[in-house]
Amino acid sequence: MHDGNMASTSQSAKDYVKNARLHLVRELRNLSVILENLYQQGVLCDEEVSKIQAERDGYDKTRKILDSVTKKGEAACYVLLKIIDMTRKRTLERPPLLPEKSSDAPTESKKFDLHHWISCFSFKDTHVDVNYLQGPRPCHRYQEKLKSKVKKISNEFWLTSKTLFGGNKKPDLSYTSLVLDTEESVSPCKIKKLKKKKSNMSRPKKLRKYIPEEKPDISPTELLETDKNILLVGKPGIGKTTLTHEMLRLWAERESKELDYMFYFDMRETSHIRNAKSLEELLFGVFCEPDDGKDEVLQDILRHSDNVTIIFDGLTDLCSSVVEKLLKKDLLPLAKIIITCRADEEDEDLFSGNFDRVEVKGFSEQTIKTYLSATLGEDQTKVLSNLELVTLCHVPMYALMVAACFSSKDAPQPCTITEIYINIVRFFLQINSKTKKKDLNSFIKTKREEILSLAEVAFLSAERKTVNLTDLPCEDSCVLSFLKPLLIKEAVTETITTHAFLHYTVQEFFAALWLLKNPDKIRDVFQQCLKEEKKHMKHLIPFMCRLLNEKSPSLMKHLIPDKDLKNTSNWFFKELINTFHPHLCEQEEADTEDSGLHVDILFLCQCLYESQSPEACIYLLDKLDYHLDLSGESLDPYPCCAVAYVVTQSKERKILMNLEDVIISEQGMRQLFGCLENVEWCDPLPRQMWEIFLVSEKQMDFVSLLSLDGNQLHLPVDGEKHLFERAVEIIQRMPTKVNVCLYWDRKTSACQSLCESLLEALLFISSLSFRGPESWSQEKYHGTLEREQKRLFMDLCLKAALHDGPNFYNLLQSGP
Ligand SMILES: Nc1ncnc2c1ncn2[C@@H]1O[C@H](COP(=O)(O)OP(=O)(O)OP(=O)(O)O)[C@@H](O)[C@H]1O
Repeated sequence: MHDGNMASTSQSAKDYVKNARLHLVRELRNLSVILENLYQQGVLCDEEVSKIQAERDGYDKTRKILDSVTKKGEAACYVLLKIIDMTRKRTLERPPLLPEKSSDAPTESKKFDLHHWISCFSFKDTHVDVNYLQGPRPCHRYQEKLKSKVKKISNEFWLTSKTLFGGNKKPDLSYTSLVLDTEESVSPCKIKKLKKKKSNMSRPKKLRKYIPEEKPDISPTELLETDKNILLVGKPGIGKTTLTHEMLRLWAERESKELDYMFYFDMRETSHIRNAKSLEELLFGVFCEPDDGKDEVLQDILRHSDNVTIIFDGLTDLCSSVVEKLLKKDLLPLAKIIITCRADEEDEDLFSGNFDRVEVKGFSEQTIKTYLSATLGEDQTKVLSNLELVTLCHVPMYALMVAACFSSKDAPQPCTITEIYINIVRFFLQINSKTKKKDLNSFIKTKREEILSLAEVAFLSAERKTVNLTDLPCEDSCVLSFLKPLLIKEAVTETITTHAFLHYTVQEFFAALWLLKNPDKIRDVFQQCLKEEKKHMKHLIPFMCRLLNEKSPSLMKHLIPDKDLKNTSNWFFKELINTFHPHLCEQEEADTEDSGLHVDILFLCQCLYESQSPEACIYLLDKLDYHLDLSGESLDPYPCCAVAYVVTQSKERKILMNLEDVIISEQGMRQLFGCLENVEWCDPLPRQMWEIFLVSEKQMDFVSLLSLDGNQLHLPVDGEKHLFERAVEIIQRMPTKVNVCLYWDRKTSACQSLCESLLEALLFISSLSFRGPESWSQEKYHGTLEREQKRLFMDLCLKAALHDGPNFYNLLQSGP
């Protein structure tokens, strides 16, 4: 190897080591790490290593290492330098934190800085592909253990949410991006302005306000990478814990050559944390214990605290002196601390200064859609058409419940809206009190007073049309988890904290709950709803309808006596229907036509759907003389579902339905198909329906049976008997005769029933054609058939049901 005059391009590693020998002997640390790396890189053999280990003390060991390596020549020295470079964090003494004042004259004692020394060596290869051991073996093993612990915690975390989804179609839940705001907290004045404006907004606009705007701001990865301490603030259920778990997962899965540590403490499990008297007890005792070399690991953590990240999730107070010391940096001064806390528990005195504040704001409009599509697939449209639910979903915890409620495929009907809210309330109470599921009902009973006082302030504020709860109902943290704080600056020196529900509809839900506790007020509220100034109270009614029902999930029966609830429901529905019956409120409607008040039949259907009460449905249908006029309505899937429910309750009489000029989505149409058996049509099928058929060829379910192609109706020959029967019913109601094409994709047992059903519809079919799989023939059988021929054709189909495909095709070739 050349050296000397080539120094600038290729320094001699050997000289470089030799020149620094004095300092290396004095300051090289973690010799075992250097030895192990030298051994791994093949510089030293077993025997040499143990000889070095046998030396008396550190100085001698270092001397021996340097001697052995330099003796081996340039290449070995180069490897040594490389090892020192890669492990310098642990093998070189830390450089002084503050640079010494330059005005001081250089003194004898001024240290030779090995960090500087090693960074001045020009290495030939800049990229690193060799894995260097960074610290003592036990530390590496501990890091591995921490990583697998963290992965386990993360899996368990998502599993808890997953168990909410029924059936075997559990979605893959994982982190969906959250809106994270790093700006300073909104000034109280701003809130005040916002609040004033709000009350004049229309309901949809008001609801939209809840959804945070997307910000290209900061990602979990960036939060993990930064050296800063972080304070994550946000409303209950907004995703703070989830964000910390995402950071943990990213850390556990990242391919990193660093030897670093990450710890997570759920501060709601305070007792263990409170009992931890030392750092060791906290990290090892409460979180995770090293399998070996405990002291070495602890030393490494203490000495290299810049490699440590600690998360305190849900911090409310300084529950232990160890935690306090960590926050104040008296312990592990260079460790990165991440704290999460709810907005109302943010303690400026505690966290100010050395924490970067990040506000977690929940899901944006786009991520709500992403989340629902991931959890619900096609069913998401049921939620997306409901603005209340969509905006509710900006709180991920609510989104979770909405998704879980809508995903229960096994249920005959989708769950009612109120059920989602009942589930939300039950789940929040359970999670926040860490109550076991089986004990939840009795837990709710013990919280009766607190829940009802929350309901009362909800009602009083709803009546005043404000989201502002001036009196805090109670101090109970469980009950408070439905609220967020609002700071209102009243004067220069006075800021008042009030509270608001996380979503307006949750306030309405609790208000409805309070009304049922005070049934003598219900009639008044019904009447108020008909008046323009109080029409917003109408939104309480569907909630009340379902809350009266004792079905599971239960809530009311834990809060008020059963018999009170019974008494109310005895008169409630009659009163409701009589108050909002279209004929009865015609007068009022005329009075308030300009104001846009429109209490309609759909509203009643929705109330009755919420109630799940067949008797109430019959009472309404009776009042309407079994005539359901929905003409001109715009029907979202959810109201369709409600209409279908009401119609289905009529077992004795068919309902005369008018769907003229309705605007209806395909999803909605599918809901309606469920009740067609009970319907008599006033008019030919509305045009709309045909359009539905047109778009839905590829969809499953009944609608897929029929699609209109030109003027041809397509029927795939696989499906269930009752579906074909409905197809026939539709064909018979067609305004003109139709051409029908049978798709024969595969042999199917349903064929026989199809043919039987179609025979009944022959009169209404003007032509029948047939299309088999490609492999049978390029051609297709097609023809306009006389009645008798059709009968023969059907016979053929019947025979084919008993034979295989190609034979059937031969039969067809010979013609009916
Ligand atoms: N980013 C996200 N992606 C997917 N699901 C999420 C997300 N954030 C939250 N969730 C869901 O919402 C639930 C509640 O969120 P999380 O526990 O993180 O709220 P939090 O802000 O910590 O609430 P609290 O203040 O009550 O502790 C989680 O269990 C998870 O199922």
